Amino acid sequence: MSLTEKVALVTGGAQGIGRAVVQSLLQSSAKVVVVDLNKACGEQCKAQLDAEFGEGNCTFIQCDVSDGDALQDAFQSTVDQFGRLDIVINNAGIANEKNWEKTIQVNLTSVIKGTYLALEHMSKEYGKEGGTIINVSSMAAFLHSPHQPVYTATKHGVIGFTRAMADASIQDDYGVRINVLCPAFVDTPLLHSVEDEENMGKFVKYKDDFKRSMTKFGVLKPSLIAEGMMRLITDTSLNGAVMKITCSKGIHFHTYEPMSA
Ligand SMILES: NC(=O)C1=CN([C@@H]2O[C@H](COP(=O)(O)OP(=O)(O)OC[C@H]3O[C@@H](n4cnc5c(N)ncnc54)[C@H](O)[C@@H]3O)[C@@H](O)[C@H]2O)C=CC1
Ligand SMILES: CCCCC/C=C\C=C\C(=O)C/C=C\C/C=C\CCCC(=O)O
Repeated sequence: MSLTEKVALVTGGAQGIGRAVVQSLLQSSAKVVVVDLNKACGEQCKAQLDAEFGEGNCTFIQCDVSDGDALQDAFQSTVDQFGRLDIVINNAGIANEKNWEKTIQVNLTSVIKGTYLALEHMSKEYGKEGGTIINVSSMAAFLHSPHQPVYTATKHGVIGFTRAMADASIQDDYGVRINVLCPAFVDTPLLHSVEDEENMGKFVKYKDDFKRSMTKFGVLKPSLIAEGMMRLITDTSLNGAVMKITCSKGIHFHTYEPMSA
C-alpha cells in the first residue's frame, strides 16, 4: 500500500525498532520525521536515508521526548515543514531500573503526551483529517518478570492508556485509530542494557537470567516488528488492537473478554 502524501512522526527513530519502521515508511513513500535524543545517531540515520530515498523525504529533529515543550515543538515543526500529520509512532523507550523515574517519564508519560499532541494535529475534534497512532509496549506487559518491575509497569500502562484512548476515539469520533504493539525480545542496542549496573541497578544480578530467557524465547529481527507496524498503520479496521510479536507465534493479536482489562 502506498502512503504517498502521508506524513509520519517516529519517536526513537534513529536506531533499533524505530529505525526499521522509518525505513518501511519511506519504502511506502511516506514523508518521515525522526524524533530522537541521540544527535549523532539521528544525523547519521538521516544521511543514510537521504542517500537511499533522496533528500526531502526524511527529517531528523533532536528532542528528548520527556521534555514536553520540546516534544510539542517537534510536532509543530513537522506540520510546519510537511503541512500535515497522518501517522504517529510513540516508540522511544528505555530500560533503566536504577533511574526508574526516568523510565516512567520516557516510556509512559511521553507516550501519553505524544498521543495527546498527535490528536491535536490529527483529530476531527480539532478540525483535522484523522490519522493513526501506534504506541510501543512490550511482551513484558504480559509477564511479571521480577527483573524489570518498573519497565514492566510502564508497558502495562501503555496498553491500558492506548485501549482507553481507542474507545474515546470511537465515542467522540476523533477519526484517529489508536493501536499498541508488543514485541518480545528484538535484536537492538536496548537488549545490551541488561549488562549494565547503571541501567539495571540491583537487578543487574539477573543478567544471566535475561540471557537465558533470550535463548529460550528467541530474539526477533527489527524488520519483523516493522512489518507488524505497517499492518497496524494500513489496516483501517484496527482500533484498540493489541498486536503481539513473538518468535513462537509471529504476528498475532491479544484477545480480551468484553469489558475486561
Ligand atoms: N528491543 C527489545 O527487545 C524490545 C523493545 N521494545 C520497545 O521498543 C521501543 C524501541 O526499543 P529499541 O529499538 O529496542 O531500543 P533502542 O535503544 O535500540 O532505540 C531506542 C531509541 O530511542 C531513543 N531514545 C531513548 N530515550 C529517548 C528520549 N528520552 N527522547 C527521544 N529519544 C529517545 C534512543 O536514542 C534510540 O534511538 C522501546 O519502547 C522498547 O521498550 C519492546 C519490546 C522488546
Ligand atoms: C530494566 C532492564 C530491562 C531490560 C529490557 C531489555 C529489553 C526489553 C525487552 C522487552 O521489552 C521484551 C521483554 C520481555 C518479553 C520477552 C519474551 C516473551 C516471549 C513470550 C513468548 O514467546 O511467548
